Amino acid sequence: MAALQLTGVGVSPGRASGPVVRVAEPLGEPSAVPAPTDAEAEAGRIAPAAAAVADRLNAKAATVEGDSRAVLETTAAMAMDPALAKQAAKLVRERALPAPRAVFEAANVFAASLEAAGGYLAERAQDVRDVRDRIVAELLGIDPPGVPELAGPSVLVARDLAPADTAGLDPAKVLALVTEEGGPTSHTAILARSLGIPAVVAVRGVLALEAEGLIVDGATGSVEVPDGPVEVVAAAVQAEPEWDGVGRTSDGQRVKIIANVGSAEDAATSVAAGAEGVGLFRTEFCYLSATTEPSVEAQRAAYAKVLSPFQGKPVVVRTLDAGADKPLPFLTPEDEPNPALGVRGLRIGREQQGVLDRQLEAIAAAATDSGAEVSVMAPMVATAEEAAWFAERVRAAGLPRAGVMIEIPAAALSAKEILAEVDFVSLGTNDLAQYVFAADRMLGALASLNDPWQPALLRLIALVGEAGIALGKPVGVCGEAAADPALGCVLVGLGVTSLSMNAAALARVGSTLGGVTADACREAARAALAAKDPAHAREAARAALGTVS
Ligand SMILES: C=C(OP(=O)(O)O)C(=O)O
Ligand SMILES: [Mg+2]
Repeated sequence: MAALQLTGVGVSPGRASGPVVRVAEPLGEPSAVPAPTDAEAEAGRIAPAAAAVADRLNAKAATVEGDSRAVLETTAAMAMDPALAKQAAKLVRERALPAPRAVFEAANVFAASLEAAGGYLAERAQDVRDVRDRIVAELLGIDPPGVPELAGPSVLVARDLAPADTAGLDPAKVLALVTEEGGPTSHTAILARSLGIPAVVAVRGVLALEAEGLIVDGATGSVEVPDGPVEVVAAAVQAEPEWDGVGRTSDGQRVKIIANVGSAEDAATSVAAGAEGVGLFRTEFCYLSATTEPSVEAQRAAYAKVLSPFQGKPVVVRTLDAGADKPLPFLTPEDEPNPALGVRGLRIGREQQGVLDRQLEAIAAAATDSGAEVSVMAPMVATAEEAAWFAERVRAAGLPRAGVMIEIPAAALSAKEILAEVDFVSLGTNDLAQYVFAADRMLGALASLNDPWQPALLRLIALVGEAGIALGKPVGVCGEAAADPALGCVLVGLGVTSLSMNAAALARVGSTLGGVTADACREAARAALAAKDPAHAREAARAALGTVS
């Protein structure tokens, strides 16, 4: 029995329970006031705090092996760097700064000089900032920010997680993830699904809970505080429906069922799950923590690793989609008031054409190395002119097929003109919903507006489907909408020719589609378009499809 139950939005299925580990909030800048009354004593606090941080990191290093051990030991050595402590102590004495502020400023100077040096050294700048935050937290007597090293299987509770933090989670240790904020199409949710970690977002009140353990259901969105001690239970592996790996309706209309990937691990899992190819390779996921632009050679190697399992199969590589909740430190402008509406996606490529051209060069080389049938597409395209410009860059790089994402309402409304410029389009329903409803996809409070069953969103998708049929060109969906089996059938009824999703959803979507006719899909689409709200759209579509769950 549950002593207390909260409900959020389930974004990654699976039921698990275990002890809670809380992720500390970002620190922010420590204050430069008040000046210490005894500067010498204040300066003297710095070296012991750094030593305490290093001791803790070394103790953790002793409990793990391999890469994790090496990373922890290197970080501990950085914390012990006498130059940092010395410089910070100097700032306390000369500028009467409190010790946390002095460490913050001294570390920032070190990080900036590493960045200016470029190459390998620049990549260490982020590590210096990590050490900085740990020493500052030690001096302030609070937990260091970010995901703590987990001693055993745990349920992580956070306000929200950055995509880079989520990507680094170990599914063997993280039983489930619960966040107070976050929407169903946020990148944290997308990454949790791809890692197979049960997750519930937008759980109002979870941060205020004092619970030692939680029972989490990532399908229903329920988060329960158990009555007694919590049992450690990992989510059971879900039984997969039968699917022969070929996407088609029961009467033989072909629809490619393909995968969304962001790493070599995703690629391997997707092949094992029967993906016919890749509909979205999010290249920015390879560089969430990179502080400098990776070289063409480094990009070539990284992309080839993801492409190789798909030799002879179609793969759509998306050029860097930096911005909003996926800032890439080397690309994204820092001071935009409204990053989701800012210079992101292809807009950065237009401002920094060299970065785009070098990425295209690396993709072309990786295509040759891997033997995959590579197409390239651009994110965040608004106009036919942008689509034409991108297609021209792609062809100049010697790549045979260029497409663009339709994720801005203006692009959906110009689908015919855009399709005239490119070989295919792919609907990014996550961003399309966010921009149609003016509802931030990362905000749990607006999750219902970001529901992909919203009839207004479906009506825009219908325009794109019609344009694809009129011009005889492929229209894919690679947003999260494609991973919902019933909605996948509706999308096919709207004229969509491929559905791209996380590996775990492939068999369910493939087998559901294989159980319905193309006519039933069209009927379900008509019913959903005419509905007054998402609940009625879902209900009407399911009724038209018959037995689909
Ligand atoms: C697939 C999409 O791209 P991303 O989720 O990476 O923004 C989308 O917006 O639907
Ligand atoms: Mg998008």
